[in-house]
Amino acid sequence: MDHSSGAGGHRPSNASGSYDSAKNGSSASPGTSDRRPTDESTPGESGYSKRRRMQERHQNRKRGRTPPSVFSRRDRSRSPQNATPHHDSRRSRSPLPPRSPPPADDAPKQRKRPGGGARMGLVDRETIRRRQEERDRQQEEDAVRMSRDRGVSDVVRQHYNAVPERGREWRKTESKIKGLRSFNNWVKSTLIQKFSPDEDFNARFNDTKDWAEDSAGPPPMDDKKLLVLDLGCGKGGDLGKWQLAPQKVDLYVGLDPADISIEQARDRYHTMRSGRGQRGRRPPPTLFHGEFQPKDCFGESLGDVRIIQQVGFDANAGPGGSLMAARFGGGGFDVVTSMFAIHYAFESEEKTRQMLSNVAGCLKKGGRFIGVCPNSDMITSRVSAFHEQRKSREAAKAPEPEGPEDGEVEEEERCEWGNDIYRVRFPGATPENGVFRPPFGWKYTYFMREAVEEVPEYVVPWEAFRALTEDYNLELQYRKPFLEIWEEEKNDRELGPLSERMGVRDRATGALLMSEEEKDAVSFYHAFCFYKV
Ligand SMILES: C[S@@+](CC[C@H](N)C(=O)[O-])C[C@H]1O[C@@H](n2cnc3c(N)ncnc32)[C@H](O)[C@@H]1O
Repeated sequence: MDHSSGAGGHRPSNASGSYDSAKNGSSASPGTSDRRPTDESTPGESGYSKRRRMQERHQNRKRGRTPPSVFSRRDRSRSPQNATPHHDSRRSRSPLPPRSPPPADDAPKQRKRPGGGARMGLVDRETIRRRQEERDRQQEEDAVRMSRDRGVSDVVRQHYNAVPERGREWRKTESKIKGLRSFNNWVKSTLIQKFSPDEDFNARFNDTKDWAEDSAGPPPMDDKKLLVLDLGCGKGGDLGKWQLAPQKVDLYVGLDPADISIEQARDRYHTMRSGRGQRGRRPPPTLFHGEFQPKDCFGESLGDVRIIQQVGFDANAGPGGSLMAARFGGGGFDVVTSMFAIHYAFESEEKTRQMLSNVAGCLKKGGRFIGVCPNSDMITSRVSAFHEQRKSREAAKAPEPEGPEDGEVEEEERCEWGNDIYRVRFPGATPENGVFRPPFGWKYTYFMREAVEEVPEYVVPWEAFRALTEDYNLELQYRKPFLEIWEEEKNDRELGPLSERMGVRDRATGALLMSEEEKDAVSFYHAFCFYKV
């Protein structure tokens, strides 16, 4: 595997300075979809209707109005191009200072009586020595864990950096998995169409809100645009989908640790902006402002990313955060999205929590966290079926009279499944009942033809994940396996025709344009939407 391009193409990381420099756009590149093969374009999703879709969006939700975000405290009618956020003295960078860490076990304790400390010192020399040993051991463990984690992250980053950008035409015509690519893209578009608009936008569309109390009536539709953050944006494959979001996007921030992918995303953005590569189409008159930066979004806080500070970040989001911060604070983004990426966070509880505190810290109240990832129900049923079959095979086998011969090691069977286009392989033991406890660190490798070379990823045990999200004030609104989304939305007035334009369904026959193998591969995934409450 050639990973040299991963190291060779480094550019200094750059938040692109700021919105100001962003005026004329930022960085972008002709994109490609990354690994879960998708395709950049979402042809011609136009306009915005969809009563049923809208109703589902905010089902049974009666929330108060979303308090203005830090960004929106400024004049939201101004485009970011006109904003000068980092000179805005009205806004602190985050609502509250970060919580101070809990006192370390070995922090100096206050002496109760003069001389008491000295006596303790004499008496507890052995205890001190033991503590020191314990600290040394802990440090060593941390160092081993960190280098192991970094090892996996590097493999993932290098893999994505090395995925070639083959171009849209190739993906649409030559690819052996073009049906799957189109389908994945359609699911992502569907999620964006259904859940990116905010409550006011939906209320206006459905005409369900009583605006009579507001003397000024609803703000003009164009004034309220979305601020979107994409965690694991890859090569920018979703930029076109965001351009077609029902509620217009003001700012799109794309982060990903794969620096080469980020350069390609930036190029793609500039190509869109300039109108090049639009096949005769003119450049979009109102393309949002885009910012792209290499960043590990699960191993590190996003609080040091300048554009995120400018929009607003709550460093206290999560367990133990103050009620005041939860009620009035919060981040400034309307939508945080993470497509085909959160499974990398499930390497450890620490990373999963870091991912969630980044999501919650960036979202304003009422904001949406949308994404797609492998469906653990699917994994659980495959794993438990594997163990059932293994046990019946073993029971059927006649017992060997004299066990294995000297030096002979019985190879343990490992759980794996897949077909010609994808494969999931667990390198280690798996739980017999398919229930992953504790819920972190269940590594498997994933292979996808033309797209992913046996990259390590981690099970996202759904119920454990959902339980954890509650600590971060994220409330589940929607979760659906990919093929169910198709069944539910294929006849939708907008998403149905969109599927034909995207090459997901045959216009003449109405057939889904995927082989059985592709269908099997996409059934591995589900989509979700959480609300920040
Ligand atoms: C399958 S690709 C998906 C790219 C894009 N979201 C899409 O749907 O086309 C997975 C992406 O997750 C990114 N990723 C892996 N670890 C990450 C991390 N710690 N933080 C953010 N992104 C990460 C990879 O670099 C890769 O670009």
